[in-house]
Amino acid sequence: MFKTLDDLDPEQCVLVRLDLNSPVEDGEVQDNRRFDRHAETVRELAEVGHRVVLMAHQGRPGGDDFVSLEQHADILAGHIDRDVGFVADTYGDDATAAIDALEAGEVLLLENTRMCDEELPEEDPEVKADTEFVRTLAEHVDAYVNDAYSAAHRSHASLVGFPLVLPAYAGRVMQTEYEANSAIATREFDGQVTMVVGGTKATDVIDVMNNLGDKVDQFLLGGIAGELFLRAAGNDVGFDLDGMDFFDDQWEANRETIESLLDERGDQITLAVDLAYEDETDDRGEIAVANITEKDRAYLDVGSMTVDEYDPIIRDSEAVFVKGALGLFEDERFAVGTTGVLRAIAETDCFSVVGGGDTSRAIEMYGMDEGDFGHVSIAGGAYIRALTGAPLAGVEALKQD
Ligand SMILES: Nc1ncnc2c1ncn2[C@@H]1O[C@H](COP(=O)(O)OP(=O)(O)O)[C@@H](O)[C@H]1O
Ligand SMILES: O=C(OP(=O)(O)O)[C@H](O)COP(=O)(O)O
Repeated sequence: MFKTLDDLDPEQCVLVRLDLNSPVEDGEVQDNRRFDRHAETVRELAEVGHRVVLMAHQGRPGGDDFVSLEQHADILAGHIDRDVGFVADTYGDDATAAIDALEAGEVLLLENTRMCDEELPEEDPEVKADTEFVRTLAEHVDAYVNDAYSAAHRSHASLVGFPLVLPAYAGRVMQTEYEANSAIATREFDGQVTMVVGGTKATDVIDVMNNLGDKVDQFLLGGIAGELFLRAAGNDVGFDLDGMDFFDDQWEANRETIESLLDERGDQITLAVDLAYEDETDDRGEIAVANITEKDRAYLDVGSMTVDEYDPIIRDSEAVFVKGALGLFEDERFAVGTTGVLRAIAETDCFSVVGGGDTSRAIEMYGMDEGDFGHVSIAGGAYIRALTGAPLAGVEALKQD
């Protein structure tokens, strides 16, 4: 296992990798729960008198959201109630001078790690540890903390290089995410284990279902993935209508897997019995799947009868994992499925993990209390991998220290 902040010597200069990758709208970085979560780790380190040097990335080179971390420093400062200095440099003289000038309890954020050529591409930890980026920064700090669980599936320098050259520790976010998200692959539950599967990235979740058949007793389906399963079961749904591109490619990519899952594990898979759509008067309409005879509509949520079927299954579960929304919950008319299952989870005392950036947003949007869930993950791709038991490069590198 990895070491944690509890094992860190006092009064260190600590290099901390966070994941502050955020939505950017018209050039403005949007505050989100990644700041709030990482604030705990940063605050804890600063309060006990460490000098705190933060690294993070934003976007990918070439993308509209590939921007400086200057705004991130201000947003984070608001969450930790202390100044966060910013230097527009990743590991050059300006960065190292700013690090060397830090006093106990001060916090400094370095520029977007992906603006340093050696951060990308993905390479072995040994290669990354031998970059100028890693070797230079390592000379100016005493220890490394990785808190960026949600980026830990990437074998980038800031995530896998430093543990080879510095004493390395897991931050609080890394610790919590790792324990909760690995639970389905590593823990034995006494009772029923249920997974709610939805969202638009059907290929990802079908892969999870294919890998987790022995660990999960019941899959409750909705969203685009759910429609693909309904289509495989012979219903006239899950086809791209004019202007949509959710289904056809994902159908081609997953058809065989879906058919064999239905064939071999059909009793573990519960499909929607009704679906919701936008009717002629722009209201929510519902139709039983058995009555759908033509592929003439986009379905935007599971129906109320489906929620009534899923509800008792969730309430009887010992553990519930959620990956993906059951409908287009951002539109209140089509939030019934997603909020229905989330409320059932919140009202029972099962072990629960809600993952995926979009899905977990429904919790705050509809006034639910995050405290009623076991764990609400801030990870997307890393959560998916953890669910299937696949190792995360950044976590493995920490364990080797
Ligand atoms: N039937 C549907 N039609 C269109 N969008 C849907 C449908 N069902 C779910 N969604 C959308 O799926 C998104 C979440 O999917 P996804 O990105 O796969 O999950 P996450 O971000 O939670 O990992 C939500 O924003 C929701 O609007
Ligand atoms: O936001 C992230 O991942 P996510 O979209 O899977 O949650 C991470 O910061 C990783 O970013 P990347 O997918 O550009 O490597």
